[in-house]
Amino acid sequence: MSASEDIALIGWGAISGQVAQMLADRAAPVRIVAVGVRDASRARDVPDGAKVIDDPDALAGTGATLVVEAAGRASVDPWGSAALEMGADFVVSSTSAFVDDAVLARLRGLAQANGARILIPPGALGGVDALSAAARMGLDSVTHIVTKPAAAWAGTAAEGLCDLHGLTTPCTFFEGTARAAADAFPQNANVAVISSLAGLGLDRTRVALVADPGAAHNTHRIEAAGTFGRMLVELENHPLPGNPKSSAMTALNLVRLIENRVSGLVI
Ligand SMILES: NC(=O)C1=CN([C@@H]2O[C@H](COP(=O)(O)OP(=O)(O)OC[C@H]3O[C@@H](n4cnc5c(N)ncnc54)[C@H](OP(=O)(O)O)[C@@H]3O)[C@@H](O)[C@H]2O)C=CC1
Ligand SMILES: O=C([O-])CC(=O)C(=O)O
Repeated sequence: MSASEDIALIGWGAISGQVAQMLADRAAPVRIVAVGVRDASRARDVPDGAKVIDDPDALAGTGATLVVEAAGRASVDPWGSAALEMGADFVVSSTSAFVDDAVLARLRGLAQANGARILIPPGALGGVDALSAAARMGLDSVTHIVTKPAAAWAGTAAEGLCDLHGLTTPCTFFEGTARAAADAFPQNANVAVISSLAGLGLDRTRVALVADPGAAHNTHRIEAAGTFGRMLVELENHPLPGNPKSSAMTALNLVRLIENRVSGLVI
């Protein structure tokens, strides 16, 4: 356990903003020493004392001991490499990057070589602890259904698969593997990689994606069966005000992870 933690947040959008606000409100013993973005000249209202950087190589000069990504799929490889190479633990939100097995393998190699760790929080999910524990005794099936309001799928490939704006009933526009779901919907289905890595893997976890014109929440329903027994977890998440695609739970799970790093009681 560290008495305090120096954090670099990668991405300065809905999730990072919420995380920074909550850490400040809760007076967590952490400092946000850097914010990593694509274009430093456009970053506004970053936390006091945080350096704005737009080059992963600049991470080394920030002194960050924990690098927390909430930016997007393309950010994971470059920022993750830089973080792990300097021996900082790297927390990944855009887990869709791991549909490419080579990216995960390379980052794992860097983590091992530098005595650092890749940390995958539950993101918008709950029950990942039970799924991961159950997998140790063998799982037979895992199904993950993601249902979001139709508007949350705007600007994604779902637009070509159902009439998002004219829907009157729920439309299941994708059914397939977790790998295919996260690959095609990297802003909305990172969670499919999390339930897969905890459970049956990217090619045996079945995923359905649903646009529901009547929904007010981002809903995640995970059903799993195996030697342990059977589980069913369902969350109805409020979306973040800054991004209807992202559940507030994603930020909450990051705050939990960060606070657990500096607490004598981990829960
Ligand atoms: N694990 C999970 O359960 C979930 C994961 N996510 C992931 O988290 C990501 C962030 O979500 P959210 O905060 O809602 O999104 P936002 O769109 O609100 O914010 C994303 C931020 O990241 C920045 N960004 C994008 N690409 C890069 C990059 N390559 N390098 C540095 N910064 C970058 C954007 O900057 P700009 O565009 O201005 O350059 C923006 O500031 C999502 O894209 C998704 O991948 C989201 C929800 C749940
Ligand atoms: O926030 C959510 O509910 C899930 C999400 O966007 C993702 O997994 O990318």
